[in-house]
Amino acid sequence: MIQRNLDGNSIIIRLEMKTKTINFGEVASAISQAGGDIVAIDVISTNQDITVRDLTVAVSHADDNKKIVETVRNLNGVSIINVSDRTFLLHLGGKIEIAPKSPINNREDLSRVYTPDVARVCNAIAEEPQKAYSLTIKRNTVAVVSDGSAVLGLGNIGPRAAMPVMEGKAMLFKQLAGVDAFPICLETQDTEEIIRTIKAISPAFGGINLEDISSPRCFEIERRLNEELDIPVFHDDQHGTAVVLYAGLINALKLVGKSLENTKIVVCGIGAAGVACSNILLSAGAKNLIGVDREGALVRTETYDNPIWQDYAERTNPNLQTGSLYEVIKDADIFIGLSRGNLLTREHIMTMAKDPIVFAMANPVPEIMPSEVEDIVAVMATGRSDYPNQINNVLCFPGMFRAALDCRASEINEAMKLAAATAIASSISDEERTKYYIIPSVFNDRVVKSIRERVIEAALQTGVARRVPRKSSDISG
Ligand SMILES: NC(=O)C1=CN([C@@H]2O[C@H](COP(=O)(O)OP(=O)(O)OC[C@H]3O[C@@H](n4cnc5c(N)ncnc54)[C@H](O)[C@@H]3O)[C@@H](O)[C@H]2O)C=CC1
Ligand SMILES: CC(=O)C(=O)O
Ligand SMILES: [Mg+2]
Repeated sequence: MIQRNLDGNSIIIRLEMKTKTINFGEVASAISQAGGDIVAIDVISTNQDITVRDLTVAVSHADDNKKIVETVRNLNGVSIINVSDRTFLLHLGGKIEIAPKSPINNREDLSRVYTPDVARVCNAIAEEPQKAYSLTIKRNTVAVVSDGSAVLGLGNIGPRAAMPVMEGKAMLFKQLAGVDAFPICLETQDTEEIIRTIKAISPAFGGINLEDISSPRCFEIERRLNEELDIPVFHDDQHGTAVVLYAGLINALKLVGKSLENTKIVVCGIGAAGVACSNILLSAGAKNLIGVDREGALVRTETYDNPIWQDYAERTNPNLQTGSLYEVIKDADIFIGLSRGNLLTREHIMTMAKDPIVFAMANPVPEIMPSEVEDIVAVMATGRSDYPNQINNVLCFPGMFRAALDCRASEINEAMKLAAATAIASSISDEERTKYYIIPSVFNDRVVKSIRERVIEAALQTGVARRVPRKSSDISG
């Protein structure tokens, strides 16, 4: 097992050494002087003159990576073939695969799973389309669809570059909730074409998880698909994020003894996630909520080209505050960041009200790093896995779709979202709750079960469930 340093950084350098020109000790000492620590050596090939080795080098600071590679590159008798790291290696060839559920060992198996016998199954579904749920992958499969236009906080990096995120979401669906999810990245950012394409592929799926589609197109795409399809369509960046944010806030507010109604809340980044997070807080009772985007606070006295912002401004900012983020954050009790990294400094946080709650949720780099303000905030959360209090939609989407698939919900409605938020928040008991533990871990196996139970109950009560499932999940991971 390769050792990792505190910041988790290690690189693997594949190099070719001319053994008559340089010996391995010289290479090791150069790497050590440049700040690297060789923790594993694999000999890939060797002959009298040349040896090819993989060196796994632990690096204390990510900034040293380049220096180490340059140092090795400049050594006489050494050429670098490739530089990789464990993250890239994990992505080689993609992160998921499709596997058959039963082997095809002989002609009899072949004629059952494929032609001719498969025809009887096809005809049964043609006669009764609902049988697709029992006789195909539809009942347990979700499409994770992106157009690559707002990938994490990386922006419009396109559908190919979006694939690693969608594959990651698919892994999480399967591992956490037994849901088979398929990543689909579309080579179009045209609203109508996206809607048409998703409708066209929908027969194979029991649900659609929209991911990383930029605002405002994401709102129209989700609304239309929900109207036009009979399977649930859920824009994860909106509703998954909102559910988890609200769950975290329920617990954070208990810690500081404040109520949603009496707090000043600043939401930065009024895009997909920012709008949905604001909406869930408004429906839970928030009154003094101010949205801020690039041009400053959204206020109803202004006119916006973006109708979503116009509508947002009408419903928020009751005291008509204007100005930049740095102005409106003064005296705020809660900061919610869903914009981009490194927008705030310690000085800005110091202008907030007593016991500030800071949820800096931009990915991969939050609006402010916890290390900068840990000592002056009451509660700090980010979207990242490497800090306490990870407020990330991964806590919601596996359990939400597990529930929606099991009860064959026609949609995912507000009652189901609030039920999921309550399930997440209440998986931390009063005794367990601390400033570093307001939200359960992704690996807490009570979370998916609890979301499933409460969401199914809400779906049944609101009449969107088309089936009463058994007590525990029908389909195990
Ligand atoms: N922790 C979590 O679970 C989640 C985190 N996010 C993060 O939230 C961020 C936004 O995601 P989406 O809403 O999907 O993207 P989006 O593209 O729909 O919205 C981003 C918004 O931020 C605004 N913005 C950009 N720079 C800004 C600045 N300097 N000041 C104020 N506003 C600024 C943009 O104008 C836009 O309105 C991303 O970093 C994403 O990774 C999104 C979803 C879930
Ligand atoms: C977590 C997530 O979905 C995002 O950052 O876009
Ligand atoms: Mg996302």
